[in-house]
Amino acid sequence: MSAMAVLYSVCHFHGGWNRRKSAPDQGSPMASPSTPLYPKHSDSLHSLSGHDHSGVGTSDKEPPKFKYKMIMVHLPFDQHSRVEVRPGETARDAISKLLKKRNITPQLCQVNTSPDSKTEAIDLSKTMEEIALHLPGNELWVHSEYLNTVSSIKHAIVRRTFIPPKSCDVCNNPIWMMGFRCEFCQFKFHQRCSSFAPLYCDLLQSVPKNEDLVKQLVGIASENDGPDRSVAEIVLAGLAPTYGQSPAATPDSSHPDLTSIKRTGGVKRHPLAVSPQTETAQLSPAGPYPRDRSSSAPNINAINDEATVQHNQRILDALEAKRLEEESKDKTGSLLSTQARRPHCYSGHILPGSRMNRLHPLVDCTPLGSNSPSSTCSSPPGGLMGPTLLGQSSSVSGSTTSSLVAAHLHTLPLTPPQSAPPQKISPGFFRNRSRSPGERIEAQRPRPPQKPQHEDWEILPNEFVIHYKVGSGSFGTVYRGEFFGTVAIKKLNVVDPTPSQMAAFKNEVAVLKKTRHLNVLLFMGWVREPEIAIITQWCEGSSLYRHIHVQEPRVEFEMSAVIDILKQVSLGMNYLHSKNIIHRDLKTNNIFLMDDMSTVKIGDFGLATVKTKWTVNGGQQQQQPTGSILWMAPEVIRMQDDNPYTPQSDVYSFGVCMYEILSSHLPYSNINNRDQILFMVGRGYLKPDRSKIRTDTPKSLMKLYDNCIMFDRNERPVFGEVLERLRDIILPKLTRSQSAPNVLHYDSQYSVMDAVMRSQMVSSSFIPPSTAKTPQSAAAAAAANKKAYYNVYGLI
Ligand SMILES: Nc1ncnc2c1ncn2[C@@H]1O[C@H](COP(=O)(O)OP(=O)(O)OP(=O)(O)O)[C@@H](O)[C@H]1O
Ligand SMILES: [Zn+2]
Ligand SMILES: [Zn+2]
Repeated sequence: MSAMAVLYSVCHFHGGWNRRKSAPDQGSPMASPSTPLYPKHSDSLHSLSGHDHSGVGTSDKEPPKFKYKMIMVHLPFDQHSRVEVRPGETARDAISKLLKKRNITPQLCQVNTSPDSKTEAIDLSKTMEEIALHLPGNELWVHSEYLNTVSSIKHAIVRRTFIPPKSCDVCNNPIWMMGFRCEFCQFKFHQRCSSFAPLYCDLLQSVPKNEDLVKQLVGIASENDGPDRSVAEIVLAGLAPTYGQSPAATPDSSHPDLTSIKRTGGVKRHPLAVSPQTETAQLSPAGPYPRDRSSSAPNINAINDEATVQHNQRILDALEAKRLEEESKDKTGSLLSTQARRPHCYSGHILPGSRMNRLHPLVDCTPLGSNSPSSTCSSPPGGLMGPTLLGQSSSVSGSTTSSLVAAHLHTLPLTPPQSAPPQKISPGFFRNRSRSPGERIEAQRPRPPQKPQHEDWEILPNEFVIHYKVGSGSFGTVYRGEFFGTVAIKKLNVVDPTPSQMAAFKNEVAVLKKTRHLNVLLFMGWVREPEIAIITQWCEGSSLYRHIHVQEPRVEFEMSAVIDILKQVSLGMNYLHSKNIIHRDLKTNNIFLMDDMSTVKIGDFGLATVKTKWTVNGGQQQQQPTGSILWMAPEVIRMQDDNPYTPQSDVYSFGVCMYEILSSHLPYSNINNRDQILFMVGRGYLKPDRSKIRTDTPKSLMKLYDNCIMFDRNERPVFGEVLERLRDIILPKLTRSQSAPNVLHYDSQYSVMDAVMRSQMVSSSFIPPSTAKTPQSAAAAAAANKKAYYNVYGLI
């Protein structure tokens, strides 16, 4: 049974978790004596009774009218407990207490009399006594496919001490003491890096292929509110282009609820809700969600409301970029100072003392440093467990609902749907809160205008600001500007694109927007007017080109730093190729060193349309190689094929970047005739001058370089292999210090900074101050070391 079906079936019930036991059973199906309230599952129940600790044996001492004193309750995630059959207590109250103790949000669950979640759920407004009387065994099962789904795409982060230290999967620096790790996907990171950790577990990768999971997510997104819904929506948003483009995904009016999502911007609010005080169930018996709908295929497109999806995504990206910017400004790396600038509740950070477990991986919104596990931004203290909050809307009290995405969405300053207190909508048999008058007004207030002219990832002219020009290249001019933080705006050299060019361009944008990798510049959107432009994350810091060829004094990287940079480039390129994106213009100008040079970002990728087809002349596509000639593969120079750009042509360009960084020279610097270079390289007569390559280059690295710039593209490695070979170079070469025996463990992408520091330590030029004989020589050694260190960064 899909989560959707579960949710729809639970919607059928009136008795929500928060309805009091006195609420009338207006035709609740479970209340109907004509339908078997409790299907017979005696076999299965009895077969499970071996696990039963129901206390039947003690029932003799209880008043005889209660057949069971205790009922075994099987909970999600293989937990179980017993619930006492207290006179007058509703099943809702009794079971929700159990759930809340385990940080499980009752609203996300249904209770069945069998382990099979497809059997009809029990009516929770009944008392436990009534339930017990009709129960064939003394067991109940709490099911929640919802929880299974959501928790399966979220990390299960636990705090850990890494001994020996492991490198952080975000910043690559070692985690010396405390860090965090996802129990599922093993992603590990510093506390300070937590906001850069991927939002989801690897399972997310399989979502597009898993129709059931997609259905479940659609169900979650359409039936609930709060962060879990946000998680579902954002996951779906990521899938949206694939589904949205499918002809099968056209809106279907037979799914009124889903089409209403479409109309209202993909953020579905429950039409009726009850405040905790008013307690009136207002759903019609049929509910707003016809049950038969559950058998229909989900209409994915309904969730793919362009405006909302883009809106959420843009905000996430903007926030991400903003954080990157903050981090880069924050040279001290102090969590506290970074945090202090963030609005309250803005945090995906994992907090000291936060209660984290599989069900509750991250506590949302807890102010930094708070050790209170239940401290949340929108719940009163203790709200997590407080009886008055039973089933209340607070998403943060929905303890399974924390996520980085949610944390981001909470912080949206000007977007009422997200910044309003999250409203957890009961999926049905759990309570439906009615709105207070104030809430009603809020609910009736129109959503922020959905701009119809907004296309997929389009940013309107009034949404960003251009500050100043940074430079220009062959495809356009780059400006520094503002779009939810500092961004780079690249205006493309194109006038009046034809509709087909526009369509091709938009297709490429659809690909770009899916790129998310630490070593790939974050794409944030595109602009149509007044000129076509691309907006990306801003890179503070210089390009590799500037570091090698422009800055004075000239930087010579330590070999370990060189390898680290090459590895990061390969990681990013391997990722792009895995997404079928050919860079077409890989060169050191498009490789940025950020965050004190510890992170490499590849920019200016993709956009084949811009890079070739828009250089149209009188309707004829110019068959001219694009990109910069020094980095062009011979086959690209020759342009004999229709499309000479392949992953291997990128590998060639990478080889030239290797040359630059290993020789500190541009290739063919002795030839100043462009056409001669094109001619000779295109025919394989000319290669960069190998003698300029530094002498400390390991042989295996030299070999790798040679392979990358092979004339025959079939003889070049792919980036996966490049990466392997780079890893092979580094691991046996570096001396490990006693104190950090395993720093280079984990496929080791340690940072440039770390690598430089380390190689300084082992290089002969480094004089350990402690071994210096006199205080003067110690000071001199320290000064020399400092100089050597800063020299590496070109800081002095
Ligand atoms: N995201 C960014 N953040 C900061 N600076 C950037 C960013 N993107 C580009 N730049 C800078 O803007 C300038 C122009 O970049 P642009 O990409 O247009 O030219 P290019 O890369 O030199 O050449 P081409 O586009 O022909 O490959 C360069 O100095 C580049 O370093
Ligand atoms: Zn880190
Ligand atoms: Zn994970």
